[in-house]
Amino acid sequence: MPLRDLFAGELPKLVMFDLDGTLIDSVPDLAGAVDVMLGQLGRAPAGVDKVRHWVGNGARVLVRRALADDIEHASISEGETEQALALFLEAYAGDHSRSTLYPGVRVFLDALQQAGVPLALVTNKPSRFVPELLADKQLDGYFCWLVGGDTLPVQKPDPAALNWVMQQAGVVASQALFVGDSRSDVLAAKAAGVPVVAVSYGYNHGQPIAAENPDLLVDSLDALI
Ligand SMILES: O=C(O)COP(=O)(O)O
Ligand SMILES: [Mg+2]
Repeated sequence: MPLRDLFAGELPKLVMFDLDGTLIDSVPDLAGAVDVMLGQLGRAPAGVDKVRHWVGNGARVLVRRALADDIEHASISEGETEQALALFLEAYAGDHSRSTLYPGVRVFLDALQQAGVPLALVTNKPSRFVPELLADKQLDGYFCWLVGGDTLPVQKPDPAALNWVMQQAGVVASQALFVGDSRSDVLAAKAAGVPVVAVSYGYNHGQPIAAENPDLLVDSLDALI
């Protein structure tokens, strides 16, 4: 595996994955729920293209960006946020039928699993949605640890979740790998001292992820096998 090049001929002892934009193209369902929420508030829909640029910092920030109709959301009040967030969470629950696995994902997860490498998921998505989404896409058998955006007091780009998983797994940063699609992933991995692979097909707010200088950039995860 080209992965071995990052680990002096070995495999990593732990691989942590981002979810949205890395393993699963979840924007169609996220945009659907955003538009249901906006409709309930008497507002115009945002659509998939805008929502793709707003995903990555958890549901609360996504909702605030949708209310602002902009990636900057400082003008949105707490009261508006709470009301809209409740509508969004209700609309997003249960139906993930428009979300799809990216090409190369399953074959890469299978290769790591067969090689006995423990896997973890570190996402900014609210934790309540993670098990149902994984089960819906038959990804539920792969991960030993699941960390959602509300599992700890802080979320990516803070490295806390990566540090927590590494502690659970009993590995040090140089033995672990993080795989993600956005700036928050690369920043979190670098802050934790963990080598990071970025995928070019994800969201990253419409910006090329290469600008964040990941250790490796791939167009699909099977390129790592
Ligand atoms: O739901 C989000 O905002 C992003 O989730 P991710 O961290 O899995 O990309
Ligand atoms: Mg992501």
